[in-house]
Amino acid sequence: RQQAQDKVKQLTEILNHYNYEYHVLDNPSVPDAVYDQKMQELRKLEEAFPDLVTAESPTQRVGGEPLDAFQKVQHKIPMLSLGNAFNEQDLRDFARRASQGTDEPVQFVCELKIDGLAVSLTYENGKLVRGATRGDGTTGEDITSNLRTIRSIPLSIKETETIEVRGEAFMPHQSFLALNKEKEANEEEPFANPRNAAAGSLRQLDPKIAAKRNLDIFLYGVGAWKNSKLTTHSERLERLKELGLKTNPEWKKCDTIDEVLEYVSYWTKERPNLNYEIDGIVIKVNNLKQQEELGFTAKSPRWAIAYKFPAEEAVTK
Ligand SMILES: Cc1ccc(Cn2cc(C(N)=O)ccc2=O)c(C)c1
Repeated sequence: RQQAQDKVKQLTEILNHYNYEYHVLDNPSVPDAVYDQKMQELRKLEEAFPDLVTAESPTQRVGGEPLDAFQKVQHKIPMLSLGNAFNEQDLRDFARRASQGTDEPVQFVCELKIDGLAVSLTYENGKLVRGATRGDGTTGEDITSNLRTIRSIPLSIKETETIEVRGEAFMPHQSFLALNKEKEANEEEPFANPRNAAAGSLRQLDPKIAAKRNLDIFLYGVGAWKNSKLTTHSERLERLKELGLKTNPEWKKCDTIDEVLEYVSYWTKERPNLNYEIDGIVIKVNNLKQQEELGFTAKSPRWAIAYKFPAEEAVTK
C-alpha cells in the first residue's frame, strides 16, 4: 500500500506538470497519448485504493453530481468595476488626475481587457478551495465545481498562505466557433458571442457540461493576500506566474501616458490576431502605495481605468 501511495503521488505530480505545460505554457513536452496513459494508470490505482484519492488529484477535475443551485459567496474585498475611457483625452485626463493625487512620479501598467467573466479563486494551504463569480462585486455565486474543470487552473499551488486571486474566465475563439457549430447542428440557439458562451457555461449546474466547453482563464489581480511583501502590481503578476497561475503575457509597464497611448494603438490594430476576445485595455497605477493614496470614487478605483474599443458595427448576417 505504501508503494501505491508513492506511485499515486508521483503520477499526480507528473500529470499536474504535463497539464501545466500544455494548458498554461501551451508547450507540452510529451504527446497527448503519454499524458492519457499516465492518467489511466492513476485512475486504476485510485480505483484499487479509493482512500488514496484527494481533491487535488488530476482525476478529480470534473465533479460528480450536478448542483441543485449555486451557493452565495461574500467577497471579503469587493470586486470593483472600472471607470471607462473612450478616447485619448479621457486617458490623458485619467493620467493627470492620477499624477496629481500623489507626490511621486506615477508608472502605469497596461493589460489587455479580456472579454469574459470576472471570477475569484481562493487557495488555502495550497489547495483550491473556492471559485466564485464577481456577481454584484460584493456577493457572487460559488461555482467551484465548474471552475475546477478549467484545465489551466491548477488544483494546487506551492503557496501555504491563504491567497485569493482574480481573473477573467473566457472561451477562446476556436472553442466558441466549434460550440456554436454543434449548437446549430442540434438546432439549438447559438451563443451571441464568446462572453455569453463563457458565462452560460459557468452557470451550468452540471460540471460535466462546463468541462466540455474548453474554457480558459487569465489571472490579473489579487484580493486577499496576507503578509504579501509585494509593492507593485507588476510584481504581483510575476508572482502569480511563478505560482503556476495563468497570466496574460501582453502586459507592459509604461512610464508616460504617451507610452500608454502607443500600447493602446498597437493593440487596437493587433486585436483581430488574438485567439480570444478583448473589449479594451486596462491601465493601472503600478505602485500599490500610490493606489492606496488615490483610493476610490463611489464605485470604482481612481488608480485604474478601462479604455474601451469603439463598438464594432453590427456584423450583417
Ligand atoms: C487523449 C488526450 C489526452 C490529453 C490531451 C490534452 N492534454 C495533453 C497534455 C500533454 N500532452 O501534456 C496535458 C494535458 C492535456 O489535457 C488530449 C487533447 C487528448
